[in-house]
Amino acid sequence: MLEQRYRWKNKHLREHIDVLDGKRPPDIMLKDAVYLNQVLRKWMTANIWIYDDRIVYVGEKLPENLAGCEIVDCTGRYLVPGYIEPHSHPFQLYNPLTLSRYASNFGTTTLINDNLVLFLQLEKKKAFSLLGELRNIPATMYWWCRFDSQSEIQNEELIFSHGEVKSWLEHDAVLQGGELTGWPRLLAGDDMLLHWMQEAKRMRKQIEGHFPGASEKTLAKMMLFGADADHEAMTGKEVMDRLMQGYTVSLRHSSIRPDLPKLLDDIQELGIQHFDKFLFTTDGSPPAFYEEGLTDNMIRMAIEKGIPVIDAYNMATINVARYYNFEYLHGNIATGRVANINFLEDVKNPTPVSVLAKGKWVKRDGVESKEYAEIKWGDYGFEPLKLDFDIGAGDLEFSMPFGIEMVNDVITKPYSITSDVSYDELSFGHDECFFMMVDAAGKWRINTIIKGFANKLCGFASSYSSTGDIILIGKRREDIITAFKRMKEIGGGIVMTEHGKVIYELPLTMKGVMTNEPVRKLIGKEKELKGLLQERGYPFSDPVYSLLFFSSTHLPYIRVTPQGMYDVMNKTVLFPTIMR
Ligand SMILES: Nc1ncnc2[nH]cnc12
Repeated sequence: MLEQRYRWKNKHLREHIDVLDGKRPPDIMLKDAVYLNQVLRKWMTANIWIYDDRIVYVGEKLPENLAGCEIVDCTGRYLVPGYIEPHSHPFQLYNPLTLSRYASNFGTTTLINDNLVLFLQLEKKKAFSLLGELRNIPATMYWWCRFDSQSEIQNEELIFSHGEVKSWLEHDAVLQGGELTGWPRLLAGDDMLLHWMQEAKRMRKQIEGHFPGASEKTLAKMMLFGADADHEAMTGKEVMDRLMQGYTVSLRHSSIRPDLPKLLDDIQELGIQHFDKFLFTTDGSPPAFYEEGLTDNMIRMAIEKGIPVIDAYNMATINVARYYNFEYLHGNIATGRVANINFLEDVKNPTPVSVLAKGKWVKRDGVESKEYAEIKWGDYGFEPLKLDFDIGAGDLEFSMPFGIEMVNDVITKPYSITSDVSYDELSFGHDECFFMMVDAAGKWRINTIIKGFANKLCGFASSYSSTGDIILIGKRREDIITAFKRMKEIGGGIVMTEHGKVIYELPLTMKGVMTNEPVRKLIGKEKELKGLLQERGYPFSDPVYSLLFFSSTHLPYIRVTPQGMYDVMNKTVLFPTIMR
């Protein structure tokens, strides 16, 4: 159990010394291991001793005391440090535990995680004890501290109060502030936001940007305010702009922005040959995007695109560790580091055959181990949703003059509603559907029409959204009500209905936003959801992100938020929510 403040207690440190003195055996000895030494930038051979969760020696020596030590013959294997995901959103249907378990299997054994869902859904005490429990799993979990909700929620200033943000920032497991989705507020003079950034810097923590499409001048201003990195570059030029303004750049490959191949081509065309300021991120992609792997896949793409092999590994390991100032713990194989080691069959195949995480085998010769404990999510407040209200015909009134039109998976713009939406059922001949967002506590609702989401979708309900409120969509009022009812019965989740029948359901029993089902199982469920929606006219590829971002004001142009319909560019509520 790792409950103490220091990474290792004095007692543990003395035990580590005892191993070197032969007074204790190591637990594992990796014999004649060919490993990546990133300081010397070469593959070297050494014996690596592991005691408990730590590498206690790397070199030519053999332990004097081998009683009960597991000696691993490393012939034919290449050892690299466990990969680090520097920008994870661990709540895209999966939860932090199921994601980390799945990721570890692909060699990503350290994740730096968004706290948004914990911040919005849990009281601080529960959230912090969850962070404590997550220290005991084989993967290493660090966190960020958001400064805004990336929506227009009610009482935001009470939720993101100075006291709350400060205690998150001060938490030992929190390594950075951000991501800065609220940066326009900073430019507009928000000194509270600036104060939190200053506090983060005072604590030697990093600030992650969120600057899609930002001009050189904006990037420069944000750097002056204190931002350190950004993961939003979509072209080589944007990468270069960030480097020139002093940023560390996370190259992103995610479901909505699968940009890595292009970014790698572009940066090489621009003549960039030094990669120390680059990291990789999959930016919280939904389960199916991870079917073939996570960070390992990004390393593979980099190697295939001609990035020097060692640099490709460095971008997923030591570069991240240096950026977050934890090189003494992670991102390299050396004495004193946490024993996170990936065993490869071939240096050009980054997907490991075996994985050690905190000195435990989470994968051995291709087989996933059972090392992961369960978490009693209910103890932390992640229980099934208990909605104590119903939706009736009276809720489904649609009189707004404008609706939201989908431009792509996540961007929406306003449009004038011209069709007659007073019928119980809308025609399948067009792509407009009823759309309602209702407060999870049932107090308010906002009704409009959505264009471009689907043309044959009868009823759909989702408690999965970025604010935890309920989204209802469909052509048939009755089917929308049925979908809501079923979603309520299963304790939250995503439900699709057709002419009175439930044709799809995904229970999300952790407050309606996450499930404890393994990621592998979720991949199938997500594909099924996408397939059913596409058969009903959904023209895009990422329904999970469409749902998540309907209320997210860090994206243009019109969003449906708990304050009402929101015009992002003009920062105004166009139409307030209606009390029920
Ligand atoms: N800003 C964000 N919030 C939540 N999930 C995300 N995935 C990618 N960006 C995200």
